[in-house]
Amino acid sequence: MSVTLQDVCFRYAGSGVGVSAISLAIAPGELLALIGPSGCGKTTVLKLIAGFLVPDRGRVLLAGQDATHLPTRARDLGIVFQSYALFPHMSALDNVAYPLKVRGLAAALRRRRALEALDMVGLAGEASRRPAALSGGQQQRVALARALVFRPKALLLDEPLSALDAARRCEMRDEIRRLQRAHGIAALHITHDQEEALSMADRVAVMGRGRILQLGTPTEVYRHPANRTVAAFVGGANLWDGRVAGPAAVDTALGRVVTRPHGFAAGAAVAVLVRPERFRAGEGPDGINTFRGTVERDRFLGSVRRFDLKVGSTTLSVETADDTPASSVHVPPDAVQVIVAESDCNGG
Ligand SMILES: Nc1ncnc2c1ncn2[C@@H]1O[C@H](COP(=O)(O)OP(=O)(O)OP(=O)(O)O)[C@@H](O)[C@H]1O
Repeated sequence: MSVTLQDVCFRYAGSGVGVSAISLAIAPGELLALIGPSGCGKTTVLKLIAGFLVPDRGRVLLAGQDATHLPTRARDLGIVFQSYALFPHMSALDNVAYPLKVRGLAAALRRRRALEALDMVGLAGEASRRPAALSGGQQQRVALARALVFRPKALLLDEPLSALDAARRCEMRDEIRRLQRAHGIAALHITHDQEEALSMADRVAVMGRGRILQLGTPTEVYRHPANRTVAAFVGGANLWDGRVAGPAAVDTALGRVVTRPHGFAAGAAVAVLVRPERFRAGEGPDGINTFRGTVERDRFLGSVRRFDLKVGSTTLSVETADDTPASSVHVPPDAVQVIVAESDCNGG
């Protein structure tokens, strides 16, 4: 089932805060990650899809049908929140079987389906345990099984993996993707973890101040951010203000930077973006885009080395695979993007 929002606006009564002009469509089997600074409206969007909130304007469509005023229970959505909200007095099995009970299925069928769902998340052996006797990760798995047991038409996930350690998180990401793809379930996934969003999602929507600032594939959003706010929010970013000096050149506080061809008019105020991993140690050919400075905050992170290079009053954030930090670095022109100077909605 597809999930569509058409120009949805919502304001919390008396606060003036909410979301506006939200349009998005999630296809069956697709996972859309929703990211953005705290308070930008991600959970509000989820609640509008779930039917916990009703839009002031615009429409919510489920499988192409207008569901704007449909009650939550009639929407058939699997929802997993950060707090798993399991019933503490019930076993894992009864927790998972609960949505089937609400839907009036016979006891034997409920039990069979709930066991299948627990098996699906690798917890068939823990069916009789109560939540208190399960680890945080196991509880999240039970919550996921409970959200999937009634074969929901769409899955809404609000920080469902936040309580897990790194290894379990990776496992669960794969698990969610596998289940949701295999069953053709449209999924909305809210996360604070950008790596999780970029690695899991088919597409990513970046929100700021109640609006969608950009919606695209992970590569598009990372490589071609629509504006400075998105660039700064998604991944590490070196951003410098500048003025266009030519079709592939921008003057900045660090001097003239040669860029990929950018299409902005001469003299336009722009921002220059260089991702930390695009720097190379040493001087560039003919000294182009070469920056010399003092190494600060050098950290070895296993697969990469991350350090700051203080160049005049600007600090560059650099990531390399080298064994030692470099006091001079360069960036190839094709790794330098030019983007709109300012966004009209700066974060949340
Ligand atoms: N019930 C409410 N009444 C009034 N304002 C609210 C209510 N719930 C949320 N808000 C406000 O609406 C805005 C969006 O909140 P929302 O929970 O959607 O943000 P979020 O992006 O999910 O944040 P976080 O990442 O911190 O969970 C915030 O400014 C928040 O303070």
